[in-house]
Amino acid sequence: MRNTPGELLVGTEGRYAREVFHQRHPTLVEQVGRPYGAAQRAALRALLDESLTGVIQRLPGDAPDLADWDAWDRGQFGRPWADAPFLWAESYFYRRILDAVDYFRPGPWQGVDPFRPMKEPELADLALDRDLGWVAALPAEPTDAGLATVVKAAVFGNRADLSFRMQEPVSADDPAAPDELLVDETAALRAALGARPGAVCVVTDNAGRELLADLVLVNWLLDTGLADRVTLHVKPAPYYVSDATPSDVEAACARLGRALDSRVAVRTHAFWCAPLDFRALPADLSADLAAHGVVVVKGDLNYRRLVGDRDWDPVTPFPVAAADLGVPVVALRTCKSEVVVGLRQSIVDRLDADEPRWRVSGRHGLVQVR
Ligand SMILES: O=P(O)(O)OC[C@H]1O[C@](O)(CO)[C@@H](O)[C@@H]1O
Repeated sequence: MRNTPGELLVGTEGRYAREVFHQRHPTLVEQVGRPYGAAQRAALRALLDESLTGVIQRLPGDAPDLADWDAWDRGQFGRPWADAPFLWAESYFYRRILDAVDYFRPGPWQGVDPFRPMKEPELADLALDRDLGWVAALPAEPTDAGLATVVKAAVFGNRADLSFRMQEPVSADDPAAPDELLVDETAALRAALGARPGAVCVVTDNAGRELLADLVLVNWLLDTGLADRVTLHVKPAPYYVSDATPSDVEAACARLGRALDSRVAVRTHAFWCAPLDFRALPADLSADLAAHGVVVVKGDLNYRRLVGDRDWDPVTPFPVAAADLGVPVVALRTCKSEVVVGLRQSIVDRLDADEPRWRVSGRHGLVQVR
């Protein structure tokens, strides 16, 4: 029996979590604050200072989700941010951004997505039509080649994450960036989809280009009869900059020029913005996911939540680390944080030697099945 490694912490010198808090968050806070008034900008700056040098403050008494966060606290309130688990602290930081910009408070900013100015240009990009040219050429039959194409697009759509672009120079359209799948278990996904069309759940990640690629995957599974219904789970509120919310799904469908298929249900759950991993899934959400034949888990953050945001040895088998959802689960992810499992030692050795930032650069993808 392997020992479960420790959780990654915010303040560890030389580790990615610290870089996110100390380098990425200051840029993010500055950018988010631009359209707001002095009060919101001051609250954002105070949040940044607190997160860099202070202790974690509880949500204000009027927060609508105070009870949720008190339940998710796990002893973090009142402790230094630096000592908190990275997953917990990063999630709470995004929740506190919403507080700083009065997202939940009656007034002019209530319900206004603070990341909207960063999300909008992606769908407005005229190059998108050209970039989606391949969709028209997808096979009408459920071929392995067709599945490989839509799966790979969904994986590398994840590279187009806005929060990530603030830090890493790689962009989705950088022709120099290779699309390298470090693990490709698309054949196991095909097997999990089974011989008869079944229900597929997609736990989505980012809006914009990534969500477009996810919708292409979903439409193709339905069109070819590999699925007979699909549930898209999205975030209930703005989160991690570009994470998809219900209104982002509407915008993506409009951009694709294709209404959502009647066999697609869009759902959300408070737990998707919780600071906990999939082993803490509440019973109702767990039952919802398990009612599908396959659960597709998109993106880096969901990967961290699926395997646990821990200092895993990268050769740990994926089924050992990934939470048991009671049904086959497929992770589609580009590597944008230090957590990775299921790799061959030879691959780890090559990447360690050739690319010091391979774990976080977003250049490498995974298709892993449990
Ligand atoms: O949008 P994704 O793929 O979940 O990526 C989000 C990732 O970006 C970061 O917030 C910063 O790189 C990671 O901590 C996080 O896991």
